[in-house]
Amino acid sequence: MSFIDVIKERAKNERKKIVLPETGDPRTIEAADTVLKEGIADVILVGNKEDILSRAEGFDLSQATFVDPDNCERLNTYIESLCEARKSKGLLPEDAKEILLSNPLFFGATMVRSGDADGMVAGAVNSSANVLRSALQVVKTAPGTKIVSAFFLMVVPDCDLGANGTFVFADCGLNQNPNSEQLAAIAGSSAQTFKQLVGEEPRVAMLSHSTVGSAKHDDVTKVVEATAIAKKDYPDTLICGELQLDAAIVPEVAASKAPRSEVAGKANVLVFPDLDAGNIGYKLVQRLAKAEAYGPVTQGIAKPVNDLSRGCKAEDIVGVVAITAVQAQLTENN
Ligand SMILES: CC(C)(COP(=O)(O)OP(=O)(O)OC[C@H]1O[C@@H](n2cnc3c(N)ncnc32)[C@H](O)[C@@H]1OP(=O)(O)O)[C@@H](O)C(=O)NCCC(=O)NCCS
Ligand SMILES: CC(=O)OP(=O)(O)O
Repeated sequence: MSFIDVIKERAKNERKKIVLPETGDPRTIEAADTVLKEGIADVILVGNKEDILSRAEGFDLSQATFVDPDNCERLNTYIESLCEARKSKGLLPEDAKEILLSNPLFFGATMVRSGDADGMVAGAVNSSANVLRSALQVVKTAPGTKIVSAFFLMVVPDCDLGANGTFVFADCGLNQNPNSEQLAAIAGSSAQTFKQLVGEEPRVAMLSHSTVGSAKHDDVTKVVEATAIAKKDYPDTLICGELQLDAAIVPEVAASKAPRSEVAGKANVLVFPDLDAGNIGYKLVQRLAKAEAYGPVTQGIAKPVNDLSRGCKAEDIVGVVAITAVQAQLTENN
């Protein structure tokens, strides 16, 4: 069974309610139809039911729940919940109402915060910054989280590297220029994510343009320091750095560049030094190696709110919904 089929089966075991706020987008409507048909999750669609159904010809949304912000009996509860989330910013109820009625991302995120939905998926239309802002401002970080970050689950076809072609890549979506402490925390979260979603032992490579001292630069020093912090903070996790990408995943290259490393040549979690590298790197693998790319999935939010690339297909949305549902199960059972 493929990685995503396993995730879908896990999602089906304990159905979660996932809110999709971008109901003007045809890919979202197609994905909702598939999620319901396959029984992956219950779906909440934000918007006017008649409007949505008028754009859903050929799809079966009879099992979806429709929630129209303009006609919502829970609006006062959501206003209270949003004011509570933004109380340090002094958000007033009339401003909260205006946000909820005009911004479906904040409406959906507030449903998650209030417990009326178990998770949210958006980003087929909205920019990542806007989706992530709704998650960070409304749902907020999970207790004990040092930094929220965003990973991709990459499934590379015909590939025996990583976990038979499956990798976690991070951070590909959120932190633009993490410092060494933040990079170490991203490594720790990504290792935990890999274990929870892929079910195998994570082997984390801290990526760089240098392998164990082959180049000198402040950018290399950042990764060296991050590796030292990560090893100290996560002593039970296999972490190695700094490594170039080939030394991280190709055994023959690892044998010459980093022969003493337990991770080199076998890495399945790739931590990129900054968002330029991470975002460009995942898109290269997705577009040139034709890999499935699910994400950006957040790690460290109190309840799952996940992003998409605006270039996504309906099947990518289905995959991220399934991952979100599994994250919701894990959050509830923790
Ligand atoms: C996500 C992003 C919008 C957050 O920016 P920001 O300016 O910090 O946003 P906000 O000020 O609204 O932050 C919201 C809250 O989250 C907190 N926060 C921001 N980043 C955080 C992180 N990585 N971890 C935990 N908390 C974070 C902020 O401190 C703030 O807290 P507060 O509301 O209690 O004050 C910004 O990091 C970004 O644009 N990232 C790149 C997104 C992108 O374009 N990706 C490429 C395509 S995928
Ligand atoms: C993840 C990502 O790069 O998102 P977008 O393509 O929407 O900017």
